[in-house]
Amino acid sequence: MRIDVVTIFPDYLRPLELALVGRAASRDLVDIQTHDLRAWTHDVHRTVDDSPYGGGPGMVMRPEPWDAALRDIVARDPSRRPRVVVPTPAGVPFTQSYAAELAEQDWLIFCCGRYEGIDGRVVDAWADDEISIGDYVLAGGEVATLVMVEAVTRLLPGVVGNAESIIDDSFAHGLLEGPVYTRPPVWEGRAVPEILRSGDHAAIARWRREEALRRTRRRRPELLDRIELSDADRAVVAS
Ligand SMILES: Oc1ccccc1-c1ccno1
Repeated sequence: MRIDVVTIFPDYLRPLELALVGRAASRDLVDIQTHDLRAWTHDVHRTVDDSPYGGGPGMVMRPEPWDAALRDIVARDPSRRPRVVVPTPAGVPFTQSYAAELAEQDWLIFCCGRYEGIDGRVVDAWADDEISIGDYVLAGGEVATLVMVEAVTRLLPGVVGNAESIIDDSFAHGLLEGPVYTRPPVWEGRAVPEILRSGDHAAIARWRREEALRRTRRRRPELLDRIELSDADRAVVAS
C-alpha cells in the first residue's frame, strides 16, 4: 500500500517513522510519503489560507494549492487511482471496520486541513471519504491521520507478527477486549484470575468471551445490538 499525506506541518507526521508503522515501512509493507502543501504555493509568503466568504472567525484553506498538490501526486502513478481521505470533525465516524475497508485499498491520500478547514469545492472535487476520529475538535487533520494510518497499517498483511492478535482485537468481534495479565502471578496482593493459569484452553476462551461481554455491556452497551449473541452470551449479558 502507498500512503501520501499532504500537510502544512510535515514534521507532525514524523511518528509514522517509528515503531510498528516505521518498521512496516522499512520492510516495504507500506510506502508512506509526506508532502508540505506550501510546496504548491507560488507567492513569497507561501500563502495557503484566506478569509472565509460570508464572514466569520478564522481562515479557510485556499483551493489552488490543494488542487495543484493532489493533481501532482495523483499524476505520479497514472495507472492507479488513490482513495482520497479528508479528516474532519464533520466526517463519518472512523471505526475498526472502516480501517479494514481502507486497508483493502492500494493507495490512500490523506489531506490534513488546518484553520477552519479546506475550501468545500476542493473537498467536493477530490474527497472520497470525509472521516472523523471522534466527537471533539482538533487543531488540524494531522493527529487524525496518525490515528487512521496506524489503525490501517497494522491490518496490512505481515505487519503484525501474530495475526491472531488482530483477530482478538477489541471490536474485531464487535466486542471490547477484556483485561489481560502477565507475570507475576500475584502483584501487590492482586492475583491473576486462576482460570488463566489452568491450561484449560476451552475454559480460558469462554472466560475471555464472558469478560469481553461484561466489559462491553458496562462501557458500550450499544455495541451488543450489532452482533449475534449465543444463548450463553445472552445469559452473561443478562446476569
Ligand atoms: O478537529 C479536526 C480538525 C481538522 C481535521 C480533523 C479534525 C477531527 C476531529 C475529529 N476527527 O477529525
